[in-house]
Amino acid sequence: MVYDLELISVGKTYSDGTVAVSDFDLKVEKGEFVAFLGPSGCGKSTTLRMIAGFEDITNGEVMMMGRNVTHVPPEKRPTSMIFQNYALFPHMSVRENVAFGLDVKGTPKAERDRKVDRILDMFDLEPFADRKADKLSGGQRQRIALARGLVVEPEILLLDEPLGALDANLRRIIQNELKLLQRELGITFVFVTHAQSEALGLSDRVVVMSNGVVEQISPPRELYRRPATPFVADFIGSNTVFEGTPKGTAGSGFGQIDTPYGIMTGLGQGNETLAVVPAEAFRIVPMGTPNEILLHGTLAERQLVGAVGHLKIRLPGDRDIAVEVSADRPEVRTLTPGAPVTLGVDPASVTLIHA
Ligand SMILES: Nc1ncnc2c1ncn2[C@@H]1O[C@H](COP(=O)(O)OP(=O)(O)OP(=O)(O)O)[C@@H](O)[C@H]1O
Repeated sequence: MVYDLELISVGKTYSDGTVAVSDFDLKVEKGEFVAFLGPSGCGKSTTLRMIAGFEDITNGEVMMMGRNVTHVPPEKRPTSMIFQNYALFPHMSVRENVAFGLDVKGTPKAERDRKVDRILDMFDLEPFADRKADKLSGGQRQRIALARGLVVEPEILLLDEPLGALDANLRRIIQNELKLLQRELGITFVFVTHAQSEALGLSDRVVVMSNGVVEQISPPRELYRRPATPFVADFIGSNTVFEGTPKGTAGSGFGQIDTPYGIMTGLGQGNETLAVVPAEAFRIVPMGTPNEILLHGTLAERQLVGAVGHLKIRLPGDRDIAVEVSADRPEVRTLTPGAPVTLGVDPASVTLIHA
């Protein structure tokens, strides 16, 4: 299979010795929307710049449509990059800004004008075509940046926190537009963000990074349901991680570990030492069903936010865990602080991972 983009063991060490990215492997199919998500400094932008060709790579290879582009300059790659600050030329008109990439490529004038007109129309930018770029609003500037990135008809659009400068409202609107646009054009998008909701809401797959290393590459739902590492379990959603000793397999894809709170069964081999339980996997039960994991504690805090009840349950040893339940249930409404609570967990929603 030929991928639109393939990173093979890509790494970057800056000249001052900073290891920004190590052994990054990724395969992206045509038309996929992939987000790089992780805390500041984890190497997202460095990776994106290596894909664009703005940054030399220290080791590994970058392939695009089956071609090795590791040493190909940015303007000869089938990519276009959109930066957080949009990098527009303030003294140039909107039209000149959008035409810039085509001019760099030496596109003949008639073809250039045709393409620019079409894209200005698509982004409703025609009324501002002759205005200087610095005389426009944030949302309009963001559209120019997108138009400028797309006018060169890239196979792969690289976006480095393109919505970071927008206020929350506009951000939401443009997120929707971006998703629609990507579907419509069928272009591969690689998107860098440190906003979790953005990565999880927009992309087909998310690459979670920490300290220059890929922690997990999964569809958004999978990151919630099956975190693969302690970092992801901590970073995505709201999970409780129980530590224990391996107890071996429990058959059909399940394993068990022995924790201070009893035996935990979950998806795994049984050679792991951590059991991850999402906050919404807990139920409040009178006594539980035979297969359920049962935990006994007391209610420490309760907060009802709309339809969701956020509970803090205190387990023996003063361990507080986060539990999310439906706020409508009578047993949630009647609980008072200090009341004993029994939690039930279905092993199918528990994931065993290595420390
Ligand atoms: N030119 C450079 N020289 C040396 N170190 C650098 C350089 N650029 C980035 N770094 C370092 O490389 C690491 C990764 O940086 P990078 O900008 O890729 O992270 P990031 O995940 O995009 O962060 P942010 O979300 O803050 O933009 C950081 O430790 C950073 O300090």
